[in-house]
Amino acid sequence: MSIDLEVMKQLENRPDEVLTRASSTVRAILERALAGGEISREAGEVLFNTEGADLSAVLKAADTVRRERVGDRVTFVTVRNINFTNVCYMACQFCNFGVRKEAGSAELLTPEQVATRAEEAWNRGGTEVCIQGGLHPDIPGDYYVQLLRAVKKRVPKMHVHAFSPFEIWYGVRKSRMPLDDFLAMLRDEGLGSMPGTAAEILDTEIRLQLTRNKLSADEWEKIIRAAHRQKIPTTSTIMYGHIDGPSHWAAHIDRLRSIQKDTGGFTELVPLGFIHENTRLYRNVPGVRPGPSMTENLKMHAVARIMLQGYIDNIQASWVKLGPEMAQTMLACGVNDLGGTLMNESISRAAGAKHGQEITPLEMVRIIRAAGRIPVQRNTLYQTLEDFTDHDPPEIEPLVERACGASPVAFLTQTELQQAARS
Ligand SMILES: C[S@@+](CC[C@H](N)C(=O)[O-])C[C@H]1O[C@@H](n2cnc3c(N)ncnc32)[C@H](O)[C@@H]1O
Ligand SMILES: Nc1c(NC[C@H](O)[C@H](O)[C@H](O)CO)[nH]c(=O)[nH]c1=O
Ligand SMILES: N[C@@H](Cc1ccc(O)cc1)C(=O)O
Ligand code: SF4
Repeated sequence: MSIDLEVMKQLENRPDEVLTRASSTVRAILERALAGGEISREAGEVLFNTEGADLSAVLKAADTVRRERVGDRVTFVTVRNINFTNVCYMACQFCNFGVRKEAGSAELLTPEQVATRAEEAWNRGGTEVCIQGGLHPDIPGDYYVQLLRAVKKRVPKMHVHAFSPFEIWYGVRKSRMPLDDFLAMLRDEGLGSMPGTAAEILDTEIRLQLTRNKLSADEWEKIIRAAHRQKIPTTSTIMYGHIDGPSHWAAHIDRLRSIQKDTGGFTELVPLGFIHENTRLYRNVPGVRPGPSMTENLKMHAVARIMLQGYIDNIQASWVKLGPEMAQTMLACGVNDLGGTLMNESISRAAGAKHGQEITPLEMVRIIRAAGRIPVQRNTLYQTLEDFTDHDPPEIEPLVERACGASPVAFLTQTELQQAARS
């Protein structure tokens, strides 16, 4: 692993010791954060630019803030991802998932087929389906509502977490309904919450290089605020590690925080590291980074925890982007949630990710325990379903492909983790 040896070693020390080694500027910012104070966008940018002893102090402070805000429990949720179509003409440069409708691999599931997948998920312990797809040119205006109806009819208790703000933008256009009415209709048909994807980087200049057709940053915010107004909670995301940098990250997180101050509708932040391998963005544009470095991953989760404290107190590590081991490492610098078990995964795999498609509940519990924390299964809205302090979830066979290959992975203990980081 390529992380500054000294940075990881410092994490074993007490917070106050680590803080003393930091520069006076960084120390002042972190002392403010540790006292519960709000960190400005400018100060957040300073934290994103740290290295060496300053970086160690940032990571340690994030861990302290995490413990004070949410304690030692680490949550996960049993989810099945359902991508109802891979047909998409929006051609986002970072995405390798969309194909044209004539392609041999083109797929569009009927609402009944989606309901069947949801039912299978329910029967193997799933409490949520995360439904997203491409923006298919031919889907009828009422497709999104038909899909909800079919799922809720078949599995009434399943939480439906579906449709990114971009899909809502498209549904509004197709159905010619006012935004708030469209959202209220989906809510009344059983939409429980929405993924806050399609955010990418909320900066016009960067956005235009990532995608020309996607909704603007202002439109993303407008749809998120409308969803919250209609009592539909959403997650929030940032896709980082391509042509972006500290100033964009700090501004993006600051913007999420402002929205949250007004609406309270975000459940969590999910940083999504850019998967680069098969994308046009990486292959065709000189200077694009091959996804985030390990240091950038650590900083993203840590600074997000510090900047969002008191506003968005759930910081999720996405194992499908980071891989299970790296996601486990993030638990040491601000993270309190490992997201979904997923069961199926297509979008990251299409871009080149090789982390598999499922982490079973038992594997989640082992990863969390090995990091010295308390495993808890939650529902989508962060209510506790089961605390696994003193017992295990039942062992289940993965639906298609286990994370990290064919055999069960032996996850690292806390000590092994620190040793690995140092070697
Ligand atoms: C694939 S889309 C599906 C929903 C809808 N089509 C949209 O764009 O909002 C969901 C999200 O996946 C993420 N994504 C796509 N390609 C990615 C990649 N190569 N690396 C990391 N995240 C990616 C982006 O954040 C995107 O908003
Ligand atoms: N449910 C979670 C997902 N689901 C979405 C897909 O995995 C998707 O392909 C990808 O993340 C697109 O960027 N993703 C997570 O990272 N975490 C989840 O809990
Ligand atoms: N479960 C998270 C993470 C996620 C990330 C990327 C997705 O494409 C979908 C979901 C959310 O709902 O936002
Ligand atoms: S990110 Fe979404 S909108 Fe963009 S190309 Fe991929 S599937 Fe289509």
